[in-house]
Amino acid sequence: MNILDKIVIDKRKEVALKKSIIPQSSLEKATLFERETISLAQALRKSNSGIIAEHKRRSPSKSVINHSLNVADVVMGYEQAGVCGMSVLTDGKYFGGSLDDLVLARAATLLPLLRKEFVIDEYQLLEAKAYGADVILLIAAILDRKQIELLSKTAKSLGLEVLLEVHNKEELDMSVMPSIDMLGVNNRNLKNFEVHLETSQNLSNYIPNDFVKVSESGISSVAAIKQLQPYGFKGFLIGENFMKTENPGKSATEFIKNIEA
Ligand SMILES: O=P(O)(O)OC[C@@H](O)[C@@H](O)c1c[nH]c2ccccc12
Repeated sequence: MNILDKIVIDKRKEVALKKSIIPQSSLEKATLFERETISLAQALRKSNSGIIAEHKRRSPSKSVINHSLNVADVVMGYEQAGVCGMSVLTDGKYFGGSLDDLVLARAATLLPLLRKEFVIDEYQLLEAKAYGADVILLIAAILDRKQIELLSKTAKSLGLEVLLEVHNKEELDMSVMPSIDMLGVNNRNLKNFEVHLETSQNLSNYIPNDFVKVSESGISSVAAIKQLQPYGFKGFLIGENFMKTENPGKSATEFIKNIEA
């Protein structure tokens, strides 16, 4: 069994348990549930740098990245750096994140926030809304077309944007549909953690132009951004490269300055 299979098995148990503790009707009563969301897709279309900076404490591939930072500080640092939006990992077991991280991030910024999660159930979309997200991630590798359709339509009905993540042409072909806003190519294979930036380049041609193209993972230099931009990528999701430093906001500031230079 690969790591992604394990994560999904654990996630199913987690969601079942959470449903029994906090019913959907309670999530719908949350103050943030009524909030107007902010568009990440629009921010990316308008930007020259297109950075989506991630809050990521650890990962199954790298173990500890940074355990000593405060979410609000990271988020405020990223905002000052001029990022277009942020991604907050909410998976606990494998990434050390939580929905508390998301709501703390929400309290610290008005920029678009992506709930980075292994979404397999509509309940997680209601959670995303209740805890202040603007965007949700759907990972094609763990869903079929019907599920992507159902989840993306539900997300849209809640006012959430959808970033659909693919890693190969089969996943891309089965998941392109109008209820998706942004198409992300994950340069990391979540089944074996190999990272190749060429994955983005190779798939870019097959992504219809109506979707904002996002390249995800393994981006650690401005040169990589410059390499990907000619292929139509407007968004770049960066976690470890910023989070491994003592001051992620400062690292992001330098990085963005160099893209725009
Ligand atoms: O830390 P990196 O290599 O910059 O990657 C960030 C982000 O792309 C990565 O965390 C990610 C992309 N898709 C995911 C799906 C689940 C968990 C994590 C991810």
